[in-house]
Amino acid sequence: MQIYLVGGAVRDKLLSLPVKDKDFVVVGATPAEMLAQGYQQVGKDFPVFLHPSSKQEYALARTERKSGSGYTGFTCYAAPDVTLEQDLVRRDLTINAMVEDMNGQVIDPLNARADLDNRLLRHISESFSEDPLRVLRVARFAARFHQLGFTIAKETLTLMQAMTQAGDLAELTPERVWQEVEKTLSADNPDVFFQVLREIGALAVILPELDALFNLAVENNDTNEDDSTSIGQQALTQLKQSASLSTDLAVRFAALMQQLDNNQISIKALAKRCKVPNEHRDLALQVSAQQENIHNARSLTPVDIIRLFDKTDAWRKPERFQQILLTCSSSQVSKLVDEYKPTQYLMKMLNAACDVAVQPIIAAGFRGAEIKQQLTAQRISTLTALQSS
Ligand SMILES: Nc1ccn([C@@H]2O[C@H](COP(=O)(O)OP(=O)(O)OP(=O)(O)O)[C@@H](O)[C@H]2O)c(=O)n1
Ligand SMILES: [Mg+2]
Repeated sequence: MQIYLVGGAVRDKLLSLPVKDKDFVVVGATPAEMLAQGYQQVGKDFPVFLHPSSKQEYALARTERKSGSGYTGFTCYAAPDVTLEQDLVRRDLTINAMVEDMNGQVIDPLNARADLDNRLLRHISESFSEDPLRVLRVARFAARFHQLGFTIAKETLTLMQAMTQAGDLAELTPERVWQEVEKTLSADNPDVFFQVLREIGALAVILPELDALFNLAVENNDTNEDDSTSIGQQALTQLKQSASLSTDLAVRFAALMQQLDNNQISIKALAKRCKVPNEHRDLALQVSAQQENIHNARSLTPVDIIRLFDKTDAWRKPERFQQILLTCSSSQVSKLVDEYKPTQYLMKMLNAACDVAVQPIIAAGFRGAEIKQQLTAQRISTLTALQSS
């Protein structure tokens, strides 16, 4: 049997990027031989094995034909006579179809190197359309490699659009969609993913809540009719900005959700359907509820400010409150994070309010609900003094 490193690891190495996970393809072996060497079989449908010690994935070379609809509608043929090239042509993009042998020699039967050098995301063959997840993958790679100058080949974009129009994306479970979205959120230019999906009509299928924002014009800008002045476009600009401010995925997600409706129905619906982690969802809901107050922090009364801290539980969760501020600051598109005035201001207010000690209140004889009342009263007078100083 011959073993080759394949896919992302080879691609990323050639791009001088750090290699995270390694996938291997095995040619000329049977499952029985793999098991005899101590590999553990993982996939039921696909002959994929884990290495006995490294636990990396080793897949037998295979050909795949779609035999029906859905994730499981595949006929998979894996046998020792499947060649390396046959395995490579059933993959998604040319740049993902190079291998490296055990001596570190790159083998490139599909001449993918040219596309890599030309920074082109191009599908290998019509079998691309056998897996609709690939539409999202290509958009994700476009986001991840945007900085390097990668673009999507015209014919690939056309195919992605055709798959979308044919309704193929309906096969994707919300969980698989979210996995791609989450991976995308950690890219340097996550906005590119949503832009690509918008262009081919796929955003309306996978995240209709977000897509709807592209039909809403930004206020005071009703003379323009193109996307560039839509609320959706603004949401993407905020996402881009948040990515330059923070690597925190919850912040990036909340920034993307910031323009969804004020009554939060869309955020909740999207989060529920896609099984978004609670931490991400809750941050998005907090930002959506409080952003107006935060943007206008300077005009809040001490009572308003205390209420803001109560509502966001800033007392017990100061880090989360900072995430909220960071997310709000991403809407100040042209400015630097430390130029977002509400952050400094509200943190100063929070620290001062937190400095009000509860011990003296108890020592003064207050009991039960009176303690909270006194504490709030003293916090309010502290903030009042601070505001007029
Ligand atoms: N829907 C898919 C998923 C994977 N692949 C193939 O399987 C390889 C490994 O898949 P995966 O690890 O998911 O992606 P990578 O390209 O390795 O990218 P990443 O860095 O995100 O792991 C890909 O390179 C590609 O050749 C594919 O053709 N179609
Ligand atoms: Mg990989």
